[in-house]
Amino acid sequence: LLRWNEVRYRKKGLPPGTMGWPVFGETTEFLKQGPNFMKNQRARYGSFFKSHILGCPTVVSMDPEVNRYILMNEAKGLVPGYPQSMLDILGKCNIAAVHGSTHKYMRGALLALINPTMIRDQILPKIDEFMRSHLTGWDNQVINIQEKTKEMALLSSLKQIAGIESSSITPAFKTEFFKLVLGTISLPIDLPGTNYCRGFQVYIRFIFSSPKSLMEVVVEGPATEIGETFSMQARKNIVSMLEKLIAERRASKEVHQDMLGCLLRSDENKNKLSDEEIIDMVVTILYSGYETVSTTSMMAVKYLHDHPKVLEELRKEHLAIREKKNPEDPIDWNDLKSMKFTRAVIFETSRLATIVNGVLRKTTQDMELNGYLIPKGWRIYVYTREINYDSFLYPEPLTFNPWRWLDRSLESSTFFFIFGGGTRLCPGKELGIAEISTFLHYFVTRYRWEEVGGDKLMKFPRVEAPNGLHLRVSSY
Ligand code: HEM
Repeated sequence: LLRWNEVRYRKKGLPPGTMGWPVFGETTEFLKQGPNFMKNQRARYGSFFKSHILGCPTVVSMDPEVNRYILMNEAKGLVPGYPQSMLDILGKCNIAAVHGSTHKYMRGALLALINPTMIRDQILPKIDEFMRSHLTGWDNQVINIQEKTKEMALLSSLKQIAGIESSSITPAFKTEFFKLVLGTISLPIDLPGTNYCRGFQVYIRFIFSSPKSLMEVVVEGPATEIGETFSMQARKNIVSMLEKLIAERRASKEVHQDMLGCLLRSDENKNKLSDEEIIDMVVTILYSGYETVSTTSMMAVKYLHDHPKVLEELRKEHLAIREKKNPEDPIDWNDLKSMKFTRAVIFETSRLATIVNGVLRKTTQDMELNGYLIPKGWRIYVYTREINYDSFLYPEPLTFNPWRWLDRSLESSTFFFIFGGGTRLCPGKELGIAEISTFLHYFVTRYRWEEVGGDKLMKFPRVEAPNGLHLRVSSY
């Protein structure tokens, strides 16, 4: 059996590497050993090797130069390679599902909503109002900061998009959204042959968030039903809630100063989208900023707790901003721009915790890459994690040292991949930083905290506290 995959994928010119078992390939080893799997394979085969992980023949690239080339050259046939199951849940007009000119106009429409002027004039006041109220009443409480930051990321986005952080549809939306996210991080694998067996198909889901068993056979039954129950139903419910919201907006004469308002006003919007595109855009914004912003915020709190000197410096920056204001005055654009150390804390947190391990691409045609021949349809894992621990770029890479980022050239380094790169460079970078900075502002100026202790943190494949991260909070 072990030879089967090797023979199936034998082709001249492929990079070195092993393909593992039929169907599963080397997924179990990859998920179990985590970053060590990649490092071991690199030690054996170099920074560019083949494997079979997460259901696809894959080339893993850990070479910074090649990674940069891949990200810069989508037009040569290196398009996003996220699993179909994920694209189905996020919608066919989702930004990761579209290429070429469609990607260009969808990205243009998104940038029109979240560019610096929009952040300054429309979004930041909403973020401030949201954080102020979300971070109220935490003193003398034990809170689960993981839950709080997840809720924060979703509700803050909902407020920016449609001003509905606490309306009647919020609880239902929240439930369905969490289901939708769960669907995107599990991967249904179609076992060959099984669908001939009385129309039944076995689906195996890799539950990335399950700390005990990484791989569970979740359901056995007709494929359509499985797809429906797990996460497509959540998508359908979210789509119908958004359709209702759009219909209500159209029926009323009210002018809404939020993202949905901008998307619906065709006259002033040169990037006019169809209703389907608007809905997928909303899902894109909610989904892309959800785990990234919440996990970075949680890990920043964790590192600040463990590094009192950093916390002291951060607090100094925020207290200086507060001193010049009345208690009710919001954070404005100039305040945000002055938060140099906060920005450094956010970058250092993303680097050391590696919130994003890498990005996925796939080849749309046979192509030569790094001297090898990569067949059409293969996935390319642009694995950027190890760059975060490169001691040449980041001396003493395992130390949490935000000061290193005060030299702005580090942020503009050619190998800064925390927010991706090339044509798909994260358009929400500054928005995400604004959200996390405002959260940190209210958190460190209002509260001190200690960990209740005993909570585990998982670093791979996703950064997560399987049982939550509990803090005892008191007022500052
Ligand atoms: C700390 C926060 C964030 C991190 C670390 C982050 C990271 C990333 C990375 C690595 C990519 C590249 C994906 C790829 O090349 O396949 C990306 C793309 C993207 N991000 Fe972010 N992101 C963050 C916040 C946000 C926020 C708040 C939004 C909200 C709008 C957002 C929206 C997007 C979108 C739409 C894309 C796809 C862009 C495209 O395909 O053209 N991100 N992000």
